[in-house]
Amino acid sequence: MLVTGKDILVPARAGKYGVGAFNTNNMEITQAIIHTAEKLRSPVIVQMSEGAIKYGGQDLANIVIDLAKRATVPVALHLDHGSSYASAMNAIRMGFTSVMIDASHHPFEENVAETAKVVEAAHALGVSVEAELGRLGGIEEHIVVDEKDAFLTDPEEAVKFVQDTGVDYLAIAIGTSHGAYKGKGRPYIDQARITKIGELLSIPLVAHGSSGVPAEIVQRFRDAGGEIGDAAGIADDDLREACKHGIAKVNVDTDLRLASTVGIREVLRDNPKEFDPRKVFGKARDVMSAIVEHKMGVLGSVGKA
Ligand SMILES: O=C(CO)COP(=O)(O)O
Ligand SMILES: O=C[C@H](O)COP(=O)(O)O
Ligand SMILES: [Zn+2]
Ligand SMILES: [Zn+2]
Repeated sequence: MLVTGKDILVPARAGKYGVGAFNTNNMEITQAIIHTAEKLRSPVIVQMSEGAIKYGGQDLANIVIDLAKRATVPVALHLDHGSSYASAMNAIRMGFTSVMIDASHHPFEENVAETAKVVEAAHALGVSVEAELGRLGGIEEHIVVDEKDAFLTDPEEAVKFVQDTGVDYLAIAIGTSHGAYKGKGRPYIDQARITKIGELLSIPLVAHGSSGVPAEIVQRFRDAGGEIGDAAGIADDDLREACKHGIAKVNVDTDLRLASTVGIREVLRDNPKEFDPRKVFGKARDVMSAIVEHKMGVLGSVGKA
């Protein structure tokens, strides 16, 4: 069933488990996400960025909405990193049940004003809202506290932000970053900061940049002719820990991009005569489904639907 983000995330926060919010850009990605959620009886969030809307538009949104409505588990369609009030309203018109307004690059008061405006309109339409406070970006474990505080989310500020905006769930900067290069070795996430914010705020917290960039997928990518440098993601244990302390929405895009490309590369490498797109994209879908299954296991959402 198609539900709001809040319907999925409030129980997750209360139950101390995480729900994957996977980015989609086509039918196969959407199927991998929603069909795996059904297989595992897990709630799930499917999200489209503004780039995904530009690429797939209402056609893609309708695929997600149709699969969600027919699904036997709760599914929300969420706008990832909405950049303006107009963008959030456009997504709501398209049928999204959850929107992110990301004004985190603006000064605090402007972030509050922009977010509050979206919250007021979205709530009137029964749509839930995510906002972001702090700057995403990899940080090294040895970095001094003052430097961390310069861009990671300040707990007291987070409390004021939620009070002033009425936002439903909050993305916090905890040292993660987008993409396949999150830092050398084991990328750092600031568990103490999550715990502190989780103690002060009872709403669901959101972790962006949470792909695991599994070594096995990176190796398969290389073995099938792909080129990638020192890729590294967020360790499974770090996500498990974060979900115990307030993280309820866990954003994953890079892992599905890698998995999809691995599937395509392997089919074409191993079957030079193949040109049936169902063989190519079908394999991509299978590799992505395995990633979604793994992530749902790590986050603890299996069986929660
Ligand atoms: O945060 C994300 C989307 O908003 C995706 O993060 P990854 O690049 O780690 O997959
Ligand atoms: O956070 C960003 C997501 O990975 C979406 O990326 P995109 O804007 O390239 O679709
Ligand atoms: Zn993000
Ligand atoms: Zn703990």
